[in-house]
Amino acid sequence: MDEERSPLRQLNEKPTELEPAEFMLSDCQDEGEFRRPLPGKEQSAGQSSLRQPAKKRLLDQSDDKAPPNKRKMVSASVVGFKPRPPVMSQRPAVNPVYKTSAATVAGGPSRGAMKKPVAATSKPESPSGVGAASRRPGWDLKGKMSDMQMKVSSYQEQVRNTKTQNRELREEAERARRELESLREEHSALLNKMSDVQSKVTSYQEQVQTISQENQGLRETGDRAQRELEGLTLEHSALLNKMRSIGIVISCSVSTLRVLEKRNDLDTAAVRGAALSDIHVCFCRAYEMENQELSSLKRTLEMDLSRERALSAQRLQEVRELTQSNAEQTDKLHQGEMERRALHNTLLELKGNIRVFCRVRPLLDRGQQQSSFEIQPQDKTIVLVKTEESHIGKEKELHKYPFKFDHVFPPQCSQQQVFSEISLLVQSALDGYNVCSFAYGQTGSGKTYTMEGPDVLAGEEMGMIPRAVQQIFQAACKLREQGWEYQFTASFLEIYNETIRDLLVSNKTPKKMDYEIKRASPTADIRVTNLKYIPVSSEEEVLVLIKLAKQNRSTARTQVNDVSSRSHSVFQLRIEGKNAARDVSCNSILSLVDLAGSERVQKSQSTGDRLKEMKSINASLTNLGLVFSALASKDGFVPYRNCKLTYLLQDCLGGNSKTLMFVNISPEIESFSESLNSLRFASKVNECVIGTATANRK
Ligand SMILES: Nc1ncnc2c1ncn2[C@@H]1O[C@H](COP(=O)(O)OP(=O)(O)OP(=O)(O)O)[C@@H](O)[C@H]1O
Repeated sequence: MDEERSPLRQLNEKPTELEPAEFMLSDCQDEGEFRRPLPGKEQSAGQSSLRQPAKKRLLDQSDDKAPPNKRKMVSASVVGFKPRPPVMSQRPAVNPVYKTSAATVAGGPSRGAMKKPVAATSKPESPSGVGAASRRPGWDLKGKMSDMQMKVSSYQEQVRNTKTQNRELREEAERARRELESLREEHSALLNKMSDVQSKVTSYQEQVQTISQENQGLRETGDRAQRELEGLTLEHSALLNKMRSIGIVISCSVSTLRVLEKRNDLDTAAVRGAALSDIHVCFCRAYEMENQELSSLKRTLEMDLSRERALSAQRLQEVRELTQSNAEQTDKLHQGEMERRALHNTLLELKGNIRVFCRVRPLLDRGQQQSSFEIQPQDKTIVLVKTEESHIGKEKELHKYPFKFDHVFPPQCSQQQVFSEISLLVQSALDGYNVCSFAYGQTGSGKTYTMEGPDVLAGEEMGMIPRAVQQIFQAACKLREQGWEYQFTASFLEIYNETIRDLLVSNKTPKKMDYEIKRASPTADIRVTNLKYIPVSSEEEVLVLIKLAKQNRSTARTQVNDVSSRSHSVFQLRIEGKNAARDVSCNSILSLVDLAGSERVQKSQSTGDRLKEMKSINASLTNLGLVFSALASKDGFVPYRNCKLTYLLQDCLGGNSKTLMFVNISPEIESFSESLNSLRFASKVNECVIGTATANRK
């Protein structure tokens, strides 16, 4: 476009270039006008000088008297360059004739044809003999005459030259004017052409737009036609099928006709033709009916479609409403869950944050004599009864030792019945509270049976640990629907003779490890260095670990119990819950402890290593009692550090936890005094009020 415009611009610019030339040419014209009289002037001057020798003479005479400047003027007028005064005042361009001519040369270098500087710039040469004329004596009139004639002829020559030049300039000016005119015409033609081109471009653009719109319309029409074609193709194929079936009917009819023909029932061709014509009419009717059916089917389909569309819009609206209601319900559910947690906690607090359950084992050997005790599960009481000789030794006295706990389970109670009473506590662990459950009792009283069960994976007899794990994973799965995500880490250790052993490390490759109970920071939970903390994500994974721990647990033959656990085993499940949508999180530790059997040294008749084991066990159990006493009496100092067991469990035995103690009782008569001791210990623990637990929530 710029390229197209550039010549136009040139054309626009040309006149400005031409202006000076135009001005110059007009000057030349004027010049011509000015010049025209010039030869005449000169001629007249010449003539006057020719005609007035007498006057010249007078002037020559007065020359001597005039001042020097006047003399100069006179001499100038002699050579004929001085114009007549009136002409000077009106036309100051006798001299400008030369100046303008000189300017013409300077101003029009491109117009070589206009250059005629010789005549314009060269001053008229003084005719030869002028100098001689001044030397001529006054009387030499003939000589002077001849000088004058020479001068006149020279001037005439000059006039001729000037005329020629003037004519040439005029021609040049005419040519330039014509050129200018043609350029102007060209310019205006180009402008017209430009505007034509522009209007054409605009019209092309409009055409392109119209065509593209038409194209779009055609495309849509094409699509519509394509769809219609597809519909028609389908209809066509349906009609073809119909035709085929009708054809079959016709062929059947024809063959029937043939049969009839054979039977001579139809004698003439006319009758045959009529029959065929009937068939044709039938066919047409059938076709018409089919067509009508198809049309009504189409109408029905269209109605169905619009109904479906309306239904779909309605469904969409319902989905929107349901989504909104779902969000509201989720909110309510979350609020409900938080309320449930609060109520659950209140309930447990009302029951007491440290609770004691008593469980009496059934008699293992029916031949053994059972000690006398009365159990009232409703009253949550157990009364040990013993007939003893009176102090004076005359008559036997009946001694009753009543104990009241949070629950008393008689021997026939199943594992499930026991667990149903602790499941609330397990739920608390998921809600962010530290929970600790431990079994206390003499050797063989059923602690391990209660906590683990005879076989970890035995359905009905599964102990509290696998059941708690099962409940936790099931509850975590349900809470996932409310946006809770849980992470679990399991650890299993035993404290044997005040030494920690990792039960999740196979005993076959014993490796001496230093296990130290530590709190990494004042706000961190208590952990054991070098102990295996294994992330678990399912109940099955945990059961495998419990089984491994069971195998690894130290067992030793004692006189009281064939397979007696001589160590405290501590299973811990660390629970971290997060509800990212609600920006809530909680963490807690579920500790399930199977304590080593308590027994009196004298009765067990242990010696050597067994005696050492027993002393260690009893020391730690005594310390456990001391911790509870300190907690019950709200002492500022609680002696957690006295033994590894209490030091390890300090987070689960303090104010910020929920504690459950099983006191297991052996029913045999010979276990009476041990049972009494255990019940007394448990009774003391039951008296403890360890304050209000707070959830570890953020
Ligand atoms: N409630 C019960 N029902 C049936 N059998 C039981 C019950 N409680 C315990 N037993 C059985 O009693 C025996 C001893 O139980 P268990 O080993 O659990 O005692 P313990 O207190 O753990 O002994 P230790 O302190 O020596 O480890 C086991 O054979 C166990 O199966």
